[in-house]
Amino acid sequence: MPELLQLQQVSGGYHGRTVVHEVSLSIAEGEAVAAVGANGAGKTTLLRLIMGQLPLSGGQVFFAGRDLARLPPFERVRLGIGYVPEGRALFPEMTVEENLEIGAYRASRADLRQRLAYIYQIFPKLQRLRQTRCRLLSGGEQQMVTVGRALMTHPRLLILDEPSTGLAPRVVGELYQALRALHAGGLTVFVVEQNAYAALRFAQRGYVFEDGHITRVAPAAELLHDPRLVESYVGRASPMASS
Ligand SMILES: Nc1ncnc2c1ncn2[C@@H]1O[C@H](COP(=O)(O)OP(=O)(O)OP(=O)(O)O)[C@@H](O)[C@H]1O
Repeated sequence: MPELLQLQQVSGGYHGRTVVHEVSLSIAEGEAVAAVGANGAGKTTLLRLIMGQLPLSGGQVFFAGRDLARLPPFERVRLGIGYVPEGRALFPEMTVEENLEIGAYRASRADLRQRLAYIYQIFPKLQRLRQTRCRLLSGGEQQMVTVGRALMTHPRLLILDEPSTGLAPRVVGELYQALRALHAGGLTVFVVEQNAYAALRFAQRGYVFEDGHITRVAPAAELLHDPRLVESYVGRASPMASS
C-alpha cells in the first residue's frame, strides 16, 4: 500500500523548547492508525506540526508524496487532510447545520447537499438536531459535529486529537462505531488518544508516544495485550469504552 502520510525525523516545540523529538511515522492509504501516550507526551504538538500550525524545527512531512514544507494549514486541508482538534471549537450560537457548512464554505450548493447527506448518514442523530444551536448539544453530539465538519472537506485522511476526552464510555463507543464505518468506507484514519483502549481496539497499528519520542510501533492487537502498556495506558480506560 502506498504511504499517504509520512513523517521523517520530525521535531518541534515552543519557544525553543523541543517537545517532539525526531518522530518518524507512516500511514498507508486505507489504514487506521492510533498513537497513544500519556497526558503531556506531546501528542497535540505532533498534530500541530503535521497541520502546519507550528513550524518544524527539523524533519519533513509528506502527504501523498508531497513535501508539505511551507504549506499553510488551509492548503493542507485542501490537499485532503481533515483535522478534528482537541476541544471541539464549535460556534455555540450557530446551529448544527451551520457549523457543518463552515467546514465547506467554498462548496457549491449541490456539493454541500451531498456532503450533508453523507454526514447525516454517518451520524443520523445530527440530522434530527440540524436546526439546534450547538451550545445545547451534549458533549458526544458536539464531538459528532466536529468530526462532521472535518468530513465536509472531502478528506483522504482524517486526523483526530483525543476525540473521546470528556465523553461517557457509551458515547465513546458510538463515536468509534462511526469511525469504523468511515474507515470501512475507505477513509484513512489517524487517531491520537490517551484513551488507549478505545483507540487500539479501533486501529490496525499503534504507535506508543512517550516524552515526545516514538518508543514502539506494533499491531494494535499486540499493544492491547502488552502487560506494561496495559498497566500504563490501557488500564486507565474502562473496557466499556470500546463497546
Ligand atoms: N502553546 C504552548 N506553549 C508552550 N508550551 C506548550 C504549548 N502547548 C503545549 N506545550 C507544552 O508541550 C508539552 C506537550 O504538550 P501537548 O499538548 O502536545 O501534549 P499532549 O500529549 O497532547 O497532552 P494532552 O493529552 O494533555 O493534550 C507539554 O509540556 C506542554 O506544557
